[in-house]
Amino acid sequence: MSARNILVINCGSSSIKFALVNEAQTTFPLQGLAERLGSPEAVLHWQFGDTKESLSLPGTSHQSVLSKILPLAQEAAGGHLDGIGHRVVHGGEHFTASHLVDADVLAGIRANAHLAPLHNPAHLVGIEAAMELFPSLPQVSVFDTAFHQSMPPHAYRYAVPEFLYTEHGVRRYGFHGTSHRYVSKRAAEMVGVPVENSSWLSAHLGNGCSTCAIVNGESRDTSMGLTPLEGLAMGTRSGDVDPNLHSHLARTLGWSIEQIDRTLNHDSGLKGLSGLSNDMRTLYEAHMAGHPGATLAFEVFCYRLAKSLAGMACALPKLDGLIFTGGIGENSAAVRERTLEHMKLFGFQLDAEANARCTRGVGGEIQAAGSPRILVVPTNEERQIALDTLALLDA
Ligand SMILES: Nc1ncnc2c1ncn2[C@@H]1O[C@H](COP(=O)(O)OP(=O)(O)O)[C@@H](O)[C@H]1O
Ligand SMILES: CC(=O)OP(=O)(O)O
Ligand SMILES: [Mg+2]
Repeated sequence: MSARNILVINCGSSSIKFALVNEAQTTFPLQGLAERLGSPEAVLHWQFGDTKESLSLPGTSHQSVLSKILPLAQEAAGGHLDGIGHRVVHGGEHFTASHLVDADVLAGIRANAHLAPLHNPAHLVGIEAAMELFPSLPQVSVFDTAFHQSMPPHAYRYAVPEFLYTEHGVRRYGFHGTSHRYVSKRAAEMVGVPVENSSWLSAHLGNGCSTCAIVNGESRDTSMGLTPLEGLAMGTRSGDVDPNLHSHLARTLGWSIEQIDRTLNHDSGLKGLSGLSNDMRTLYEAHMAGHPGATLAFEVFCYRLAKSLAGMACALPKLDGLIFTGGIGENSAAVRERTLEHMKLFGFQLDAEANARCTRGVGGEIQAAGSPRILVVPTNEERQIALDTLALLDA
């Protein structure tokens, strides 16, 4: 059997990220991004081997850009595509693992759309368009929430009246499960411990950021909740605030629910604190150049991250290692260093040279002798989605 090809699609509200994964290759033969969909500035960027191309597609929809992406993928796959894997942010309590797309899966994604209004409706558009364009290809949905369905009730329940959970699904779900699952398996391989008998703290630090406690390959707690707003300070999201902030803003400033949602999701986090940028690279440069807002954003980000990791440690029976991943976790030696300075009681000590070396896709152990393990593990959600898709094709 020749190595199989899976197209991985992450369909957002105004963008589609995609990658072709060949099971025998470590790099992606094709990857790209369609952004600002539906607007006059809509554009499709892709990289095929070493060639980068862009195509302006004013006003184009998800459906019509997918009809461009799918032939590109067919071509890059040498005419032989075996399946399509879709990232789905919210699977609620319905999905504890990845699934072949059928009528039940579509209904389940629709049923959870009120919990992820920016994500799930867009995923449905992507899945339905792909099914229409390629009716004979198997399609799989891989849920961000599925990995966290192993959390115990004391970790996933909010202390609110029971009917809000039983009748309205108000509980903590957690996200980034595909990434936490992938990096914890990789970490176990890297240090040679069996994943079925391992215990990790994991920090996924991208635009969205979350921590996770992973025991024997299962999530036991995570920092995101009902929605991807809970927990850490992120690029543009506030993370935890006093729950009374909503009513306070409504009462004192007369803000609408939409305005409060927008402020906490899109104008807060690193961007809101710094008044400068949501991008950690830009912020770190500005912080080093003495920009007070950038310094504050950097300090809040690292302190809140340390506090969350320390809290997650309550879910672990032992610690095999602390994992950093995502764009910030994989690249910022400064964030790793500052965060660990706030965790003195854990005894973490960095090897400065190893910490500096881990960037741009280079992973490894970065602790000094005598310290608990600290690892940088490049995440690969696309590969994990392709692996799940292949496993379901084999089943
Ligand atoms: N060399 C770097 N140093 C610090 N931060 C970096 C570096 N490279 C990327 N980042 C940060 O990673 C974040 C994006 O992470 P990424 O995982 O790519 O995001 P997404 O969640 O969209 O997949 C941005 O804040 C970016 O500044
Ligand atoms: C769920 C979530 O936060 O996703 P992302 O990091 O892709 O924004
Ligand atoms: Mg990413």
